[in-house]
Amino acid sequence: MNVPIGSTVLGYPRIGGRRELKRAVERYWSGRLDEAGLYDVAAGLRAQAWRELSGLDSVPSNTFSYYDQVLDIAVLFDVIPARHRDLGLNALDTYFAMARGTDEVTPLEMTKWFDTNYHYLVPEVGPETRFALTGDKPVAEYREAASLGIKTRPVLVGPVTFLLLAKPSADAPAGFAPLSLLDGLVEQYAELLETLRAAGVEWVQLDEPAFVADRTPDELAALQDAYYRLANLSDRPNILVAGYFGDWGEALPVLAESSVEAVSLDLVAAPEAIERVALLRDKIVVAGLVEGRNVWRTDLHRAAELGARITDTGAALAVSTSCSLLHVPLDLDVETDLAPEVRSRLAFAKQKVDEVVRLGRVLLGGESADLLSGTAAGTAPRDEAVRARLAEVTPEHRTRVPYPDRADAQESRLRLPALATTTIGSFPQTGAVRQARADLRTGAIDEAGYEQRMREEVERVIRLQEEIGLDVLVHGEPERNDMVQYFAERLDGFAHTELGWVQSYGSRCVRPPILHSDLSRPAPMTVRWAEHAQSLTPKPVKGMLTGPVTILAWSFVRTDQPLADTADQVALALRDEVADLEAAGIGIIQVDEPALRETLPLRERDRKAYLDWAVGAFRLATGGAAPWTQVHTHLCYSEFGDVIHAIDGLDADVTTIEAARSRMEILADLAAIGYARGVGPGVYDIHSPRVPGTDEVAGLLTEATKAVPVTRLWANPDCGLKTRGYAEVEPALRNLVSAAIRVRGQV
Ligand SMILES: Nc1nc2c(c(=O)[nH]1)N[C@@H](CNc1ccc(C(=O)N[C@@H](CCC(=O)N[C@@H](CCC(=O)N[C@@H](CCC(=O)O)C(=O)O)C(=O)O)C(=O)O)cc1)CN2
Ligand code: MET
Ligand SMILES: [Zn+2]
Repeated sequence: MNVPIGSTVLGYPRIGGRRELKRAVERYWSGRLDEAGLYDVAAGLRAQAWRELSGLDSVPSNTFSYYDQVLDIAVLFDVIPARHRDLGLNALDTYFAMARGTDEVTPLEMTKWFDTNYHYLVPEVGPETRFALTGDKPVAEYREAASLGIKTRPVLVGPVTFLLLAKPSADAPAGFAPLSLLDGLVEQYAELLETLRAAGVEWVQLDEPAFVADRTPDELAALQDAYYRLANLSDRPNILVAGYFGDWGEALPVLAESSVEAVSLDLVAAPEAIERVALLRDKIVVAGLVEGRNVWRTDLHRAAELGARITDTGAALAVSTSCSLLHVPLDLDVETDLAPEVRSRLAFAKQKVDEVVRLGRVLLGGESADLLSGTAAGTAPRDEAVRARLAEVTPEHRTRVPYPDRADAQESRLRLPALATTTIGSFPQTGAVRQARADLRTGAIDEAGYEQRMREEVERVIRLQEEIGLDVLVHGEPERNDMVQYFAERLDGFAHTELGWVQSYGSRCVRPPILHSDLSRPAPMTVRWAEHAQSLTPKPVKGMLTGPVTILAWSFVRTDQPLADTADQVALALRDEVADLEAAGIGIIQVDEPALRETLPLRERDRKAYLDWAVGAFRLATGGAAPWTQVHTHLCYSEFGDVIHAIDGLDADVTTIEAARSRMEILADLAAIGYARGVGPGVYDIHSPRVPGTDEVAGLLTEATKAVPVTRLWANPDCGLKTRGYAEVEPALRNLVSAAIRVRGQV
């Protein structure tokens, strides 16, 4: 352990300041750029990133990815499902086939990376899987950086986390556990470490974030085993094991007893980790002092104090971010529209690198603490009216009349058929719609012209739904750039970026708004769209709102007060919107909470408190609705088991939920806990371009009628249609309506 780490970051954005990677990859997919052209763009982005990081003592590499870093590991070790391998494509196209599927084959499943809004691809493994180091990406990128004169530290998802994130392949026997393959995988990681060492690598970083969640004794034993073996290799680089998004818990003593040279601690998510730092006294402690997943400037004096406490235990200190900077925008300096008092509180990836460098110079280089001055995070201004209103909130505000009474009132008002058909809200965001928004930004059209185009689009979508024969219509959300950003742009307390893009998955990015102070709604946000849509049709049109939990989950949020309080502020703004929609004659209002499951704390012990405030905020948003207003909610991204009681607790009249891929299992789960209100299990998987046939949808609906009485059952897609094209959506919705009519006739 003769080589220190010094100052570093655990990872860095890779899409480029103007989403160059997105554009290049999408051009490659559409045949407008060849492989060599794509490679050039990628190499340029990597070189740029290394230059931006070159002030650090230890510069990470292999943090670049054409799509996803978990997929990269799968391909590196040849974990390629037969259906993708058998396409006979070249390496790059096989990689993209795994990521996106092709006309013939389905992609790997995609799911959330821990509690973030980043998505990774889920590797598929089975008893037949043979790991083989067939790729050389980490070695090649190390050499590429070296040729630019920059010595780097390759970063890889570690073997145990890789297997814990993998799922058994479709033909694996029941009960097969991916972790049973650890031996073979560790052998290949060992070979990789030796290859890296031979190439001159001094440090590697192996990410094991799976261990900041609750783990079984067997899983902890697997961690111990893997790092015992890797650390005992005779000729290898030094190993940094990185964990982030929380505390290592029981994994910390395991890592402490291993012979790895360095361990990272996320001291932002888990400041209490400092209490156990003495366990690591014979290692380098890579202290995550600068927050990697939020946008606030670091209080560098406080960070320096924490750093000093680590040095006091005798451990060797390195200074770092709490996690990869993948989750924040690249550069604050390119933003021109931020209010100075907000800007002065912010730091994006580049600025965070600078914070780490300065902390390193003071804590490790012995320079004067003057370097840290003028960097306090600043505080949020208060809006006393908002606070006073929140102080008056009572449990009654979160409680509607009992469901049976509401159900009667809604039935006499809405007169819907059994097995009513509806959609989740968005219709395809066509090129023309996005172009109109771009034209508005550049001034090519004015506000009135834009408004007119959107009203025409709403009318088109309403006519289409009428013609298809859906029962409850939507306006289609054409005016929304994003279901969270749209609302944030209409609420006081949020700031917005022009280029603050963050990768969500593959080439898809989001620009999370920044919630910097108390929040209020200066004017109605959605009412005129709902009103316009309803004026066009006698059928009921659903109003469409995004719920408080999701608005916070997909924004950067203030950290100076409990999230529960911030959520209630959002809820009050939405409550007013619900009232305004009702006053405009809207009889059904949907409040989407797709992120309810996503932000579930990684550790069981924190979950109840989270679910309590999350459910409470939703109920505050919707609790003012009249009994005869039907409140819907929508949840997606599967794995609802952990939050099933919370779903019931939302007390929505109708819950539409992703289910097409899990064959309706969610219905039995809901029935088992006594959920007795309306439910719409998704019967059309909108994540795939496939058009489901009438028989298939009717089959799913018939299955659903076994768990839920047909009067409480709805027929709808899994999620919004914004990412799909009309060529698929139209026939799919027609089949959905035919199937519902058929099943109505059979029960
Ligand atoms: N915030 C958020 N998180 C979410 C989801 C979500 O819907 N929102 N859904 C889940 C899946 N994640 C997703 C994340 C992004 C996208 C997505 O499609 N993003 C778009 C950008 C969406 C957007 O902001 N659109 C803007 C800006 C569009 C744009 O790029 N405009 C062009 C010009 C117009 C054009 O040619 O398209 C430009 O600026 O250069 C708009 O419509 O106004 C993309 O990467 O392409 C989809 C799903 C989970 N997390
Ligand atoms: C990710 S959930 C999406 C819900 C939203 N109403 C839509 O249809 O797009
Ligand atoms: Zn959804």
